[in-house]
Amino acid sequence: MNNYFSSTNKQLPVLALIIGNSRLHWGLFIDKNLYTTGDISHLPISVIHQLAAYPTLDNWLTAISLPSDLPIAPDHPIPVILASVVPSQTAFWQNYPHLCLLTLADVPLQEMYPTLGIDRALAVWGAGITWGFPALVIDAGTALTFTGANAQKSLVGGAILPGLGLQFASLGQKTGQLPLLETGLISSLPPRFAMNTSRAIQSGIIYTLLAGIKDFIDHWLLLFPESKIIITGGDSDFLQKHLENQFPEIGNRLILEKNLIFLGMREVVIVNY
Ligand SMILES: Nc1ncnc2c1ncn2[C@@H]1O[C@H](COP(=O)(O)OP(=O)(O)OP(=O)(O)O)[C@@H](O)[C@H]1O
Ligand SMILES: CC(C)(CO)[C@@H](O)C(=O)NCCC(=O)O
Ligand SMILES: [K+]
Repeated sequence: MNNYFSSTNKQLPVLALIIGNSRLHWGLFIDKNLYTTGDISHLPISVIHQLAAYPTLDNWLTAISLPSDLPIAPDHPIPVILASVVPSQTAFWQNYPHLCLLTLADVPLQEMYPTLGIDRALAVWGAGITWGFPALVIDAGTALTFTGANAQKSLVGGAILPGLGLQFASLGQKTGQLPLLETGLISSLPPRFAMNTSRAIQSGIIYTLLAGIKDFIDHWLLLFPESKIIITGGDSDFLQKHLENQFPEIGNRLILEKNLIFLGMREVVIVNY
């Protein structure tokens, strides 16, 4: 790990970046506390090169919309902790000074398989450290993932399927006459047996997804009845709300934590430097 993250720099700000498949999530830590967060499009390579040449707060202020009233000097260099599941994007950051690129080796979870996504490892570690092991994480992002860990802090495994947005996109893009729907525009659940195309697509995708999530949770709870279950990711509010309506006993025990991966990053790097 980079020297910058050693014990001399306790009070300094650190920018945590999570590069997901749809977008970039950033979180600014000041003195080990998550101060502010945001979601933006992946940064263009030209912007990343500029930041690498001048990694100061005022350059970051123009690259991402950080608050302008931060308690940090404008010429202060900003160290970055990066967790990426998009290798082509990771490559753009190689020359950033004070970069800490997280890999599975940084996560103390036992029995990980080598191609496990770093986002999943950080999320389940963050969940277990925050709420206790065993823990099951449901990450409703571009892909929807289940990731479980047991009381021995070992990976139990999980599952990967297309996320809500990707399910709508696949029907909209790979068919001749189905419209491309957006999750954000769905204010209420459709009737299960729908009488128009949009509502029929919504019904098929949403009810199948909710039932599938319930089925995974039920199976997990047979193995680990006392487990905590944490949901995160771009579609987590939507899914939690509707799981609560459809399956109250499951909805009520779900913990919603939008910053789960940042909590994992805090545990593996920030609190230790
Ligand atoms: N402003 C937004 N832009 C893009 N997606 C959004 C937005 N708000 C909510 N979403 C939902 O978030 C989902 C993507 O989740 P998220 O942003 O967590 O993905 P990601 O982190 O890029 O993906 P992953 O980590 O799975 O690679 C989409 O299915 C979409 O419905
Ligand atoms: C599954 C995603 C896309 C979720 O972001 C990511 O964690 C990833 O690319 N994982 C690698 C494969 C795996 O986790 O088994
Ligand atoms: K994700």
